[in-house]
Amino acid sequence: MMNPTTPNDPFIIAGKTYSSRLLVGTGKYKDFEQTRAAIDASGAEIITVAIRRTNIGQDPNQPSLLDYLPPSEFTILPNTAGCYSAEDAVRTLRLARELLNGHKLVKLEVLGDPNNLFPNMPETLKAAKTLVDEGFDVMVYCADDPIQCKMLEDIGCVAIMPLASLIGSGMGIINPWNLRLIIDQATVPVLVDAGVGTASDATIAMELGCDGVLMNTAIAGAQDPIRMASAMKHGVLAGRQAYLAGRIPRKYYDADPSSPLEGMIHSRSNA
Ligand SMILES: CC(=O)[C@@H](O)[C@H](O)COP(=O)(O)O
Repeated sequence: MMNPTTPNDPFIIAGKTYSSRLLVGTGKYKDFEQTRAAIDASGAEIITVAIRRTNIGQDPNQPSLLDYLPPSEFTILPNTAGCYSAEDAVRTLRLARELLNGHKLVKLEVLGDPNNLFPNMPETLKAAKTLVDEGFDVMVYCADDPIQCKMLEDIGCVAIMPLASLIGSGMGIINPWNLRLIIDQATVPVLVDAGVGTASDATIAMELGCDGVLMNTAIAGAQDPIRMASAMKHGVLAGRQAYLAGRIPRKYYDADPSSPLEGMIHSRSNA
């Protein structure tokens, strides 16, 4: 059977090919052991880490996430969760680059409101420009606004990551029409980031034509995170396969029998 992601369907981010189109966060787990077990079950190869919240070496006296998820096994994607200005986000990612020995692939998010965690797009655009100019490969969390997504792509971001719905809300894909507009115009990968609640949300994102899905809460907050991680892996694979296979057109008011009527035994014409 054809591998659903490689080699005939490569998923490439910043020039590197990955097998898994599921990217996962590392926050909200019980402990680092559970984080590792869930990530193994998810099959994710790219894992995102909130530099302001998770120790990856900032505090040498505390356990480091990297002891459980070493960069030799995973692509670490430092993110700027908790940053509310371009300046803070850029400073955080410069620190990440130092901690990770010159690592370039980062996830930018600049939040605009502590209650709804919606992105602050003017600050996001400003930070993206600075980071790209400094040589970072920027995957960017953003509003599902096709115009601003295009601006981020024009700046040079390597992946555009519109929210499906509010971070941690589990509300799934609120605006599939906007997502389609963003996907149709993009020449870099588009990933849904934030708001996935269960496996069918991930499947729908992939069926719409997203290149991948990034999630955290739906896995870490599930009653059984390991099992949910596995469900997400399969949800993403199923959605990608369905997208590539090409769904049948919807016929809103027409039925179409599953078996052909022509030559039917005992049909009226044969009677
Ligand atoms: C933008 C951001 O921070 C996301 O990476 C978030 O962590 C994932 O959102 P969910 O927790 O809703 O999946």
